[in-house]
Amino acid sequence: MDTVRNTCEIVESTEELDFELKLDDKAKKRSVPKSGNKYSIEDDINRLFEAIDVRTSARGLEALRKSAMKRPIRVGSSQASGIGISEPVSLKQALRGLCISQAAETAAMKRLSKPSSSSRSSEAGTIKRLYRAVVAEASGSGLPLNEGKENLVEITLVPEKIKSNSSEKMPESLQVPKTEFLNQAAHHPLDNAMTPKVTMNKMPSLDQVVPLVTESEKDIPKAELQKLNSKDSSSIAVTCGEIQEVETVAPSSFEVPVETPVVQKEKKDKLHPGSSLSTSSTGCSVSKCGNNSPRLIKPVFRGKSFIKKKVKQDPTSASISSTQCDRSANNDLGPSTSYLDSHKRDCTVNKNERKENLKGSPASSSTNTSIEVTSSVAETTSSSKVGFSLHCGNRNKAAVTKADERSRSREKGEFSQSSKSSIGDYSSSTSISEDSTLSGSSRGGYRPHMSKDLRWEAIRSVQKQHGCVGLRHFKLLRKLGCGDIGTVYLAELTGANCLFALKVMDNDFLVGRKKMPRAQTEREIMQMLDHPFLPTLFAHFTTDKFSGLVMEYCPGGDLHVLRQRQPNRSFSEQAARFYVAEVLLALEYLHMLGVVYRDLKPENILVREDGHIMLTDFDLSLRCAVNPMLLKSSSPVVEPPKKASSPCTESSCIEPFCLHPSWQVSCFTPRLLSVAAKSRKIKSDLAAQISPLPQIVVEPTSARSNSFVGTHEYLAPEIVKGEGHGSAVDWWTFGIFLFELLYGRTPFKGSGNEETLSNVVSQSLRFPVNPTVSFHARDLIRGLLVKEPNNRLGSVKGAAEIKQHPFFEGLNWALIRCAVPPELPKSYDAVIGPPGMALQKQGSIKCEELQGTDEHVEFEMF
Ligand SMILES: Nc1ncnc2c1ncn2[C@@H]1O[C@H](COP(=O)(O)OP(=O)(O)OP(=O)(O)O)[C@@H](O)[C@H]1O
Repeated sequence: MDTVRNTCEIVESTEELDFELKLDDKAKKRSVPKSGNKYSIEDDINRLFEAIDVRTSARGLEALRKSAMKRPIRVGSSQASGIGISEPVSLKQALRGLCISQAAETAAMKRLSKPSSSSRSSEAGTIKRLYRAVVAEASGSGLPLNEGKENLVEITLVPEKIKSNSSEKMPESLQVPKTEFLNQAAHHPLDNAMTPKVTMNKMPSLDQVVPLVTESEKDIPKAELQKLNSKDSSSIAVTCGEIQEVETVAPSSFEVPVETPVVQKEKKDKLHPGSSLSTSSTGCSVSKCGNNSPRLIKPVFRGKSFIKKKVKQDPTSASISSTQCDRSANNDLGPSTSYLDSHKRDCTVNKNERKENLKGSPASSSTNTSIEVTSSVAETTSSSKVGFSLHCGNRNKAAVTKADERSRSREKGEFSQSSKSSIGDYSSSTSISEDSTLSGSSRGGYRPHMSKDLRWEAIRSVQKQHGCVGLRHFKLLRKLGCGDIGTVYLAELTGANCLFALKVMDNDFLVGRKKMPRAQTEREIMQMLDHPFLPTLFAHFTTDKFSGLVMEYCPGGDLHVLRQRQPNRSFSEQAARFYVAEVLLALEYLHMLGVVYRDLKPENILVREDGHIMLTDFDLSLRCAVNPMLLKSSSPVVEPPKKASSPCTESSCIEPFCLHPSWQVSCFTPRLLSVAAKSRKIKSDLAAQISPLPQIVVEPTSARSNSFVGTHEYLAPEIVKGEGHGSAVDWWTFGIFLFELLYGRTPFKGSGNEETLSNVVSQSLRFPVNPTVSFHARDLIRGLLVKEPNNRLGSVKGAAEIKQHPFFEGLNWALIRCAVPPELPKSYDAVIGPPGMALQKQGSIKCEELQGTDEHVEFEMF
């Protein structure tokens, strides 16, 4: 998504790793010994308090416990007219209001139920049991469910059982009339998804953890493996997400690594197939360097590398890759490196072309460009000798100087000052164990929200037919774009009439540039994802020469381009609210998975065919441990009953468009209530306000990294200062993002990167006079762009805090995917077609040169 990429190399700190280890220890200490399979509710609750951080006194705990056991569930936020429930409602409705989604729980589970971490499993189980207990109590109590924002049990994510993936639900048009949605809503799969029974049944229980690939491999006879190998020797290791659904997939359809030294090594290391290439480099660079500060190594001008015939591999870090590459003479499906190199130059030109195309618009200069920062112990020494200076002129000078060292080095040879640049590192691979990688892989195919998608069927059928999915199964239609680590093509699965975005990466290039860990991070994260606003990874493969990610294709371009097509090059407040809300849900989900995104910018947000968004690009993300925390509201606020300014403000919005029976009940039924019912309701309302239910936060608030990662105009001050950062950086970037959508520019942009960084650290936030933006929007931005991360909105409770800001008042978070997205401008020439299906107008795309066959595949790289 970036037009110009820039690279420089710094050493990744091991702080993240240390943190991970500490957390593991902590988690172990907190782990609850198993005492049998049956638990009473009280036991569960007790175990919960033993197992989870509870920020409350012992007395408070008791109150909480009682509250959880006896109190009716209070639902919704009083701020959000669409969510609160003030009248007796069904349990189903209550759960809707609670916004406890399967996806949220699954996200937590995914992080918590690693086979290697019994303590985490124990925590997750305890939370689940608590949830069940609370639900059971609530449903059994017969008490009305009340509203009040202080008594949420809040894991706010989108239910994963939703079948109404945007691409499935709204293929026809972006502008389906409301009434149609209302009709749909009546039978919306969400209805089922949100019923407690289904929700819990669909939760992958901890003892039903899907077998790991390595496990399943054990069950496959060696002869079968060899047979599969001989079927397609070009595909060394291909893994489709569904493979891990071992029970349901016939052995012949398994994507299994062939018995090469590479794979053996992978198995030994319990790495997922496909990760082999990165194992070596990760293995070296991820080793504990004992260096906790980011240091500039040396700037690398990518252009230089383009003229190299072949990238020399690092002998210390690429032994595995070397093994694979040796085999490439026989198995090479792709063009020679020199061929690719020439195309890499082409692509660089293309990137610049794109930038040129955008010139002439004020926003054009803000095209964001990623900077890569890789880590290497060997290079640290030389780089640390480089001296820099920066004119900051304040107490932050030193910090900014540090950052600007990197900036300047990048500016020298890597990118123009006007570009917004991302800075990458190896951090992701430092903070997660191989075991957890396997855990993520093992669940790669469990994607309920996409499970009925035709593309899965198509991929599965190729698998069945050929034993694996590889490059040769795709017809490359056109290039969608070049990134720092690979080139993305629009590709059609041969004979399937299904479109995918196929990211192809040159292994030699990745190894030579020490970008393999980034590629690995991206793949590992994508394997975990199952969310409507995040891309689905259908398959990935690794040949001797190339690695590939078979992703969901997103035809609508990115938000950066879309913004420039808007009048005044900025979005209306309503449109901005929609986009940032969807991004917020995606970030929330990522955080629950223990992923700090770190590279939020409009360029990384693609627009789907139905107008909803897809957040992409995870190679700069940080993976870390995340511990669910049970928070007790420190000071229960007893709010006077709100006066409804309109009938809707106190309603429980459990349907997409608010106009539903419960709204009417909410507004008019009280008159019909009996005196007893009224007094019962008042009592329960009051009690709920006095001793609110706990709030569960699954936010990696303790994650730390010292890496210099991000995009200049989006960098958080703590990153610029090199003080170490955590998940709060995503909330900073979220603020910049909202600012840019509304004002058409970022708030701290200077004439160059140095000035930008200096502004980020020291300049106070100022809002342009034009366009006019509401107080709430500005207030939210102000809360997010707090320089001190600990005081930043979202730093404590993550997305849950942000969602409650008045800017989002009235927004139905649970059903935003069913809302009508902002209208795309008429001139917006995104290629729209039915979800995942080949385009009708394909004939007009001149991509003959990209076609691949078994014998020869030609395509452009970088
Ligand atoms: N799933 C997708 N559907 C449609 N287009 C995509 C998809 N993924 C990527 N693209 C396009 O391909 C381009 C390159 O994407 P890619 O992720 O490789 O690079 P990037 O976003 O620039 O980030 P990085 O350099 O950090 O990898 C993007 O700019 C985007 O326009």
